[in-house]
Amino acid sequence: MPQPKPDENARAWHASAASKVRITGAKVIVTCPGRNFVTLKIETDSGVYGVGDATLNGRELAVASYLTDHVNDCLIGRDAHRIEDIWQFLYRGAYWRRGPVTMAAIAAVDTALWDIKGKLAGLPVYQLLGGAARDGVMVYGHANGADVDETVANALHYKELGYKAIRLQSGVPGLASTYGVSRDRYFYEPADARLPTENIWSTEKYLRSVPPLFEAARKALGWDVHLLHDAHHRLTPIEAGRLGKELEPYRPFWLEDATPAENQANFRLIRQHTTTPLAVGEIFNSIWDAKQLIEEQLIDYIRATIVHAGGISHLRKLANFADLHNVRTGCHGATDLSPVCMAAALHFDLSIANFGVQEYMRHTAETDAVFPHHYRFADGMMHPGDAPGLGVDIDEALAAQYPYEPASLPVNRLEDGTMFNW
Ligand SMILES: O=C(O)[C@@H](O)[C@@H](O)[C@H](O)[C@H](O)CO
Ligand SMILES: [Mg+2]
Repeated sequence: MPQPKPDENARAWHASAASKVRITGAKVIVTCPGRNFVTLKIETDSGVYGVGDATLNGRELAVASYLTDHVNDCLIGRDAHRIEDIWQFLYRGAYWRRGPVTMAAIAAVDTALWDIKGKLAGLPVYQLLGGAARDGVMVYGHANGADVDETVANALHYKELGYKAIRLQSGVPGLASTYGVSRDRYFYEPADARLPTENIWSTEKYLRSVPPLFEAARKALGWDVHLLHDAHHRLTPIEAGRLGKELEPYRPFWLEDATPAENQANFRLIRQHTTTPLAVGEIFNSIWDAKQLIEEQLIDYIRATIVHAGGISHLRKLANFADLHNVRTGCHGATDLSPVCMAAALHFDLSIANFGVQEYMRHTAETDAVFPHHYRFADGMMHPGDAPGLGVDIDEALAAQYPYEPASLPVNRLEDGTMFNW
């Protein structure tokens, strides 16, 4: 391709030079193979299509409508290669910037466009992101149980499966239910009813239960496995400082969502009391939710992930910003994030400098059948595979056999009836 002469109109040269691939279609597929997933499929005039996860647990149809009613028609005719331009169009063009619904919709478009770009280039997406920065992605599994003994026994099973990192969530004596304890130990789905289930919570009972859990786990599992715990937004900063300090002898890999993070300065108080590493951010949807936490090094791991934080393009910017401040990634990976998000996250995890750990709550066989994928687990690590693009697809015929089922996340009340955090 001849280089433009200085006086040629560079825009005209660029406009003619770039090999355009026109977006010809964009559609939303809602399916419920055991739980609801929302997938965006973008088609192009090259015959190549891409997929993006748009699932927001309990608010799935809001994102489906945002895409169908406000985004998809805007994509038709655009050059699928222009990912950043389309991202900026959807972000700035929304006017009402940020928020979980908007950013999940933008994430789905962004992810599908990276899938297309990889397929057209004949390369797995991680190669487009700078190639592998590591051989594999360390993941953590979810050990849980009705009590300490059951949880530790389940953790031993995860260790036997080869996991190098295991999250511990146990029932709390005196409470009928708590976060993270599933009926069948493996496939945890918190959105358990059409309308929100009302659970009862007691911080005092919970705080009494966690140190004995870690003491028993270290005794049974030893020190060669990382142990994690999720407080799920339920402590005040000083309570989080207390729990972090009490867990220090057991060297947790992280204490997650110790306290709600709307007020990012809350974490200063926790930092004053404990060296237990802190992780936060699975409900964040943009860099702005974490800017102070990262700049002041109030956290050690940022949990934001592809589907809820604007896709691969935005999450890379967030990860690079975090890298400047010694904060590593720890992407959310619960079962309510589809295999499309898991695949995209693994390409992202493989390619960035400051990777920490990837959550991997296995999907059911039903879900895996709807979303065939190339990613694999072995010896505590995962790899996205080397198929062009993301290496994941959606079987539309099978997806159509699982119609949407309304489901809501639970809520918590304190024992005196006060509305609290779930
Ligand atoms: O760390 C986690 O995976 C949890 O916080 C999630 O299970 C979270 O409760 C769900 O994704 C909510 O839908
Ligand atoms: Mg969590």
